[in-house]
Amino acid sequence: APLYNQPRQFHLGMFEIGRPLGKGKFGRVYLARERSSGFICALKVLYKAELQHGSGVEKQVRREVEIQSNLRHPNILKMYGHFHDSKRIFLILEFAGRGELYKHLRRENRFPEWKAAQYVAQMASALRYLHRKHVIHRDIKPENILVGIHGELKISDFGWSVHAPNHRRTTLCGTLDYLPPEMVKPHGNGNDNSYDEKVDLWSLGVLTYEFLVGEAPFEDTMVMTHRRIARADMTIPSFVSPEARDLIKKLLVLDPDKRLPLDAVQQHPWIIKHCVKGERATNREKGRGGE
Ligand SMILES: Cc1cc(Cn2cc(-c3c(Cl)cnc4nc(-c5cn(C)nc5C)[nH]c34)cn2)no1
Repeated sequence: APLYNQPRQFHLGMFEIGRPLGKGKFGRVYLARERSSGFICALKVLYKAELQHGSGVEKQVRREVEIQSNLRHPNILKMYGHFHDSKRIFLILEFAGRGELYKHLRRENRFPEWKAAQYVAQMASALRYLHRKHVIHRDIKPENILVGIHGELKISDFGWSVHAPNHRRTTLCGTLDYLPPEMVKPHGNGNDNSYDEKVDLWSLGVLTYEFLVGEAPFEDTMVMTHRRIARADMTIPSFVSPEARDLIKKLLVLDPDKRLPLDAVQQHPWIIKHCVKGERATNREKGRGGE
C-alpha cells in the first residue's frame, strides 16, 4: 500500500536510506525506500541545531509541513508525512524522477518555446490550485521546482509559502530576482506593505522570461536589481516570439491588480498554441475515430 495509506506515525527505522539527492541550506535530501511497502520517496533531513531557535526558519519548516501535507496536485510535490528524533526533522516527500529543474535549465541554457509554454501552463495550473486554497508560494523560481519522471513540473519547497493576505515578518535573504515590486519596496501599495497571491503572478512572469532567455529579467547587482524591479525595467531579446513577449509583459506589471490572472494565462494565445493537443490527438485520447 502506498505511503499515504500507511499509519500516520513514521520513524527512521521504517526506511532504507539510499544515495544523497541534494543538499540545501539546512540539511540534505536522500533517496529512501519504505521497508514494508517498498515505496520509493525522498527523505529531507533538517538539523534542528541549524534551525536557529526563535528565528523565522523554525516557523517556516512548521508552515512548510502544515501547508504541503494538505496539498494534492500533479504539479505540486507531495509530502506524505514527517517525524523527528532528538537532532533532526524528517520530511517524507514524493521522489521526482528527473530531479531539479534549474539543472536542466543551466544544461540547456534556455528552453524552446513549446517546452517553456507547457511548463508555464503547468505552473499556472498549480498556482490556481494554491490560490484557491489562499496559499501564496512567494518563492517561485527554478531552484524550487523539480521534474517528475514524465517530464512534468513539481513545485517543491514551501518554506516561504504563507496564507494570503500576508505581512512579511521574516527577513529575506538570497536572490531578489524573483521578488515583485510590492515585496522589495514596501509602502509602494500605500498600505502596510501587505500583499496577496498576485506576488506569484509576478514570479510566474520572471520564470517565463528565464525559461525563454536563460537568465532572470532583472539580474544585476543587488542595488540595480532592486531598482530595476521597482521600475519593471527589463528588455526582452528579439529572439523571443511576439506572443511570448506579450504574456511576459502582461505578468511583469508593477500594479498587482493589473497583472494577467491565472485563468487568462492558461487561455493566452502563446499557451494555447503550444499546449492544446491537436484534434486528432484529443479524439485518439477519447477513443473516438481519429485512431
Ligand atoms: C535540504 C534540501 C535540499 C533540497 C533540494 N533537493 C530536492 C531534492 C529532491 C526531492 Cl525533494 C525530491 N525528488 C528528487 N529527485 C531528485 C533527483 C532525481 N534525479 C534523477 N536526480 C536528482 C537530484 N532530487 C530530488 C534533492 N535536493 N531542498 O532542500
